[in-house]
Amino acid sequence: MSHSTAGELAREQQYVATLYERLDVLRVRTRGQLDGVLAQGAAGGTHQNRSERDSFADMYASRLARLWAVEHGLCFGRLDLAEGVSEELDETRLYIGRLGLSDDEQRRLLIDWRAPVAQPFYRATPAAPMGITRRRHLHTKGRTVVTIDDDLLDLDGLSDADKATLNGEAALLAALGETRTGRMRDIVATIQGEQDKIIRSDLNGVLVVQGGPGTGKTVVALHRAAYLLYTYRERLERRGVLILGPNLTFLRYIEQVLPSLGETDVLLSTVAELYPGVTARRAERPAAAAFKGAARMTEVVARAVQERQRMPRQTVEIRLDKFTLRLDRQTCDVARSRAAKSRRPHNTARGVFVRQLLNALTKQAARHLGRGMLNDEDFADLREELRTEEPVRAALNKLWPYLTPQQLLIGLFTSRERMAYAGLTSAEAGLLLREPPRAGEGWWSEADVPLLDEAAELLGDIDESVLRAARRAEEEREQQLAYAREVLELTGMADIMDAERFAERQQAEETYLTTAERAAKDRTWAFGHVIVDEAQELSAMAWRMVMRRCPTRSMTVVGDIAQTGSTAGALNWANVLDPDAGGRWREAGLTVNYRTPVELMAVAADVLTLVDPGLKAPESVRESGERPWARRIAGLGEIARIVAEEQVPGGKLVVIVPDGLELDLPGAVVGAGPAALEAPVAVLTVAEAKGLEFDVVIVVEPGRILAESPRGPSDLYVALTRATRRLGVLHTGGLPSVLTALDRRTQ
Ligand SMILES: Nc1ncnc2c1ncn2[C@@H]1O[C@H](COP(=O)(O)OP(=O)(O)OP(=O)(O)O)[C@@H](O)[C@H]1O
Repeated sequence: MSHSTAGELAREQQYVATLYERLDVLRVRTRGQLDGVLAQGAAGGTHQNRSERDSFADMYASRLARLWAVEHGLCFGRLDLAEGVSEELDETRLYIGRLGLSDDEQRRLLIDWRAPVAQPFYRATPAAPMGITRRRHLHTKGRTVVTIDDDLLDLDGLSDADKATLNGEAALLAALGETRTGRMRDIVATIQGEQDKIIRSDLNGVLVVQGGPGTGKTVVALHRAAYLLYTYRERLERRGVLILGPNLTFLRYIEQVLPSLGETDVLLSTVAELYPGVTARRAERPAAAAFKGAARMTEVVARAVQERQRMPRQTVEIRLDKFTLRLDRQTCDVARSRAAKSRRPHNTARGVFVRQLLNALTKQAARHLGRGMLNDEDFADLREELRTEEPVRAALNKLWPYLTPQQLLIGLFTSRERMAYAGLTSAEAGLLLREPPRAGEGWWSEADVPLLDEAAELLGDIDESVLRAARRAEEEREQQLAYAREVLELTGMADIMDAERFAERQQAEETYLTTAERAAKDRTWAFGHVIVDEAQELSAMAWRMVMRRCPTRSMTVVGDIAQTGSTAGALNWANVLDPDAGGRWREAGLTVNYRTPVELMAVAADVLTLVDPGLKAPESVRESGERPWARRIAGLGEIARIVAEEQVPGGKLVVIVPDGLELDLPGAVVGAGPAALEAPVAVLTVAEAKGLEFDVVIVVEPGRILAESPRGPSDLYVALTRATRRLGVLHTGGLPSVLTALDRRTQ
C-alpha cells in the first residue's frame, strides 16, 4: 500500500528535516566539546588529569563518529500506536532510525532501532499487531523523503490477503532488487520478523543460527553484534565482541556494515589471524589441513610437549673449571615428576624442575669443595653461583628447555622421530613432515594456528623470550624518554608538553588503543561475546581455540551445514558444540532466501539433494524473470565473449572456477582480495566466493567442482547460490545430470 500522497510526503519531509537539524546541532556541539578537551590536552597537569582528559576526548570522538555515520537513512520508519498504548506523555507516533535523538527538553524525536520500543517495527503482524495500527517505511535520498510505504496492522480494516503480507514487502523488495556494490549494506530498515528474533535473542549461552544460502545469516549476525553492544553496553564494552569470518576478502565485504551501525568495540578477524604475531599465509594440502584440524591433535601436541621433558638414560656430566658435577637418571626423574605434579604449564613448571636439580647440584658441589654441611645462606649463595655457570645452564636447558609454541611445532613437524613419539604413524608423519623455516618464508598455514594456540596453553606464556622482550622494552623506554627531551628542546615545545608525556604518546600507544585493538594483541583475551560466521568450516581444533576466547560461552554461531567445504569442517552442530558447550547451546533457523531468485534456487535445490536428500532449500522471496542456463563450449577461450554479453550495467559479475583451473580473462581480477570486490568482473574459486554475492554468476566446469573434493556437492551448491540476478553454467565436457533443470543454450 503506497501512501506517497503529496500532503503526507510534505509532512514527513518536514519532520525528517527537523531530525537532520537536530543532528547538525549535536555534531557542532560535540565537535566543540572535543575541541575544548583537546585544547587543554597539551597543558600538562597530573597524570590523573591527563588520563581523564583522554577518556573524555575518546568519548567525544566516538560520539562524533556515530553522529556522522548515520547521515544516510537517519530515519526510516514510523509506528502509529493504538490508543492507550504509550504510557509516556501523549505520544501516538514513534519515529525509528539509526540512532536515538532527543531535543533539549529531553522529548524523544527519534528512537534507536535497537531500543525495546522499536521492536514492533520488525515484529508486528496483522495477526499480532503489538499495539500498533500502522507501520510506515520512509525512503530517503540524501535528506529528502522520496516515498512512503505503509503496512496497516489494524485487523478490522484488513482482508486476509493483506494480513499475510511480509513486513514492509515493498521496502524489502526494493532493497533486494538493488545492484550489488561489492560491500554488504545494513538492513536496519527492513529486518524481518524471524531475523529480529535472532538479533534480539538473549546474550547468554551459544545461539546457533542454521540457515540456507542468502537467508541473511551474516547480516543478522552483524546486527546482533550492534544490538548486543547497545543493550549490554556496560558488560560488553570493556571485553569487546569478536567476529570471526572465513577470510580477509569476506571481512572486507562486511566491514562497512558495523560502522554504519555505530559500533567500534568489535574485532573482525579470521582463524588464520587469531594468534598474535603469526601471519598464516602458507597454503596447505587439504589432507594435511583435515588431519591437523582433527581433535586427536590435542593429544599429539600434548605428547610433543612431553617429549621435550624426556630424561636421558645416561648420567649427565657437567664439567666446571674445578670439578665435574653429575645428574643421574633417578635424580632427573624425581625432578621431572615433581615438576609434572605441579600441574603448571611447561615453561612455568620448569622453575620447579630447575630448583630441584640445582639443589642436588649444590649439595654435590659443596662436597667437592669439602664444605660438608652449609648453612642456608651459604647454600643459597652457592646455588646462585652454579645457576649462572654456563655449563649448568646449558645442561638444564637441554633437559627442560624453555619453549615457544613456534619452537615446539617446528621441532615436531621437522622430525619423524618426534612425530613417532607423539603417536603418529609413518604415513601420518609423512603428511605433516616439513623442511625447517628459511628466512623470508611464510611457514605457518591456517591449520597450524589452532595448534600454536593449543601449544601455548600447554607451554604457558612465560618464557625467556618474553622476559627478554620486557627488558628490551624497558631499555627502549629509557631511550625514548631521552629522545623526547631532546626533541622538545629542539622544537621549543618543552614548556607546553613534558618529556614523559611526549614519550608516552610516542611509545605507550596502549593508552590510546580501543578494546578491539588491545584484544587483537592478547592471546588470552576473553571477549564478552563471540560471533562465528561460516561456522560450518571450523575444524575441531579451531573450535577449541575459539572457545578459549570466550570462557563465558556467550556466542552466536551462524552457518549452514549444507555448505561445508572444508574436510575438517562440521556436518552436524551437536558434534561441534557438545564438547565445549554441552547443554548451553540452542538452535534457531532462518528459512527465507533474500538473495537468490526462485528460478536459480530451483536448480540449486536439485544439487542440495546430492549433499543430503533430507535437507530442504530455503524459500526465495522474489523472482528475477530470468531463466538460468547451461552452455557447452569448445574451450575456455570462449568465456571472455560470454562474460561480456552477460554483464549487467553497473553490476558485478563473478566467474566461479574449480581449484587449479587457470583462467585469464582480460580486465578481470583473478583471485581473492579487496580488488575482487571492487571489480566489475572477477574470477574466484568456490572457497573464495563463499559468503559473498554478485549480480551475475557464471560457473565453469561444474563436473570438476563436483568431483574435486569429497565435499564437491556442497561446493557446487555454494557456487550456484551466489547470484542475485543471473546464473549461467559453462562446460566443455558433459553437463552433470543433477543440472538438467538449466535451460540449454546453444549459442
Ligand atoms: N531483511 C533484509 N532486508 C534486506 N536485505 C536482506 C535482508 N535479509 C537479508 N538480506 C540480504 O540478503 C543477502 C544475503 O544475506 P547474507 O549474505 O547475510 O546471507 P547468508 O545467510 O549469510 O548467506 P550464505 O550462507 O550464502 O553466506 C544480503 O544481500 C543481505 O543484505
